[in-house]
Amino acid sequence: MITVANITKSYGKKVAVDNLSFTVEPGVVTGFLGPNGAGKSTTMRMIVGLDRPDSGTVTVMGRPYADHVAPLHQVGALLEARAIHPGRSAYNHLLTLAATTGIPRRRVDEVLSLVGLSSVAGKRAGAFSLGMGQRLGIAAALLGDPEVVMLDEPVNGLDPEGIQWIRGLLKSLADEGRTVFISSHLISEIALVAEHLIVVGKGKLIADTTVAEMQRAASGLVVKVRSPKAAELTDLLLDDDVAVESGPAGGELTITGLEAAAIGDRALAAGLPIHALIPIEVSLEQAFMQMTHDAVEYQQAPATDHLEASR
Ligand SMILES: Nc1ncnc2c1ncn2[C@@H]1O[C@H](COP(=O)(O)OP(=O)(O)OP(=O)(O)O)[C@@H](O)[C@H]1O
Repeated sequence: MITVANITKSYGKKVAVDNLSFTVEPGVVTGFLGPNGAGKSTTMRMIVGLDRPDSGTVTVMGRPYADHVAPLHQVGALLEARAIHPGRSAYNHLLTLAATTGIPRRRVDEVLSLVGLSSVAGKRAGAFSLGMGQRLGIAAALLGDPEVVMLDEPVNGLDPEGIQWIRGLLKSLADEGRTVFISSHLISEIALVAEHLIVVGKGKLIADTTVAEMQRAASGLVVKVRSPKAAELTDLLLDDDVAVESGPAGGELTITGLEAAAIGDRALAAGLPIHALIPIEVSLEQAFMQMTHDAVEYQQAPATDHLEASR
């Protein structure tokens, strides 16, 4: 388990992590999601003691990382996939890590096989593709057979087969009761491999949820409605949590914040006729963008603004 409690970290005037709290539980793969610059890597560095929070505490399996006697057996982390000596073979890279931390040589063979690099173990790591580099980084993270596995952007650069592979690997590590924490700035990536989600933006917690719940919340709460009594229906449904937008055709509304069944029930109770009720699918991508819109560091002007400007 990882417990992050009220951590704040600034670099000069820049607040990278802002009073952030969450726990990562064992037994499920937890995704750490947020736009670029949201503070994910900074938080991960603080979890393994590579950076120190200005305030707040971080513990791994109940203790600060530095207090563990054999930290590699507690936490295996991939924070910078390319932090590998390019001239060294994959095997020697792992052997050096193992030798300096008292891990037996046979474990090097085991992890190489686990990540599918046995046949290229003698090749220079510098000649590895991005995907192979990711696998080698993951092998290093798993060397100590750790209770907690933490990987920064592990899916980055993997092809679909690689993504499938990492999904199976992370799932099996979680099924063994380990804590698995992986970051990404792409919801599409994380939804493929994680079950639980910690969503951050501008260093703050935005959501602590599951992929299924996010999908559920995203879908079903936008409904297209047709009614000859659209104006009355608008008056009936509009409130602080429900938005109603009139469509181009008369009698057509887009209602956000209520499920189709609730709209139908309330219209019936008020005696208002409904001719169509159509739930609109909202993708996870759209849900994530809505959720993090205010937290994106470098807002991009909509494409239409450029067109306006160049006219
Ligand atoms: N060593 C540092 N010195 C100065 N600013 C930093 C440092 N490390 C991070 N930052 C700033 O803190 C903020 C959070 O950065 P961080 O790398 O933690 O975000 P991230 O969510 O991991 O982003 P990405 O998805 O782009 O990797 C950013 O604005 C970044 O520029």
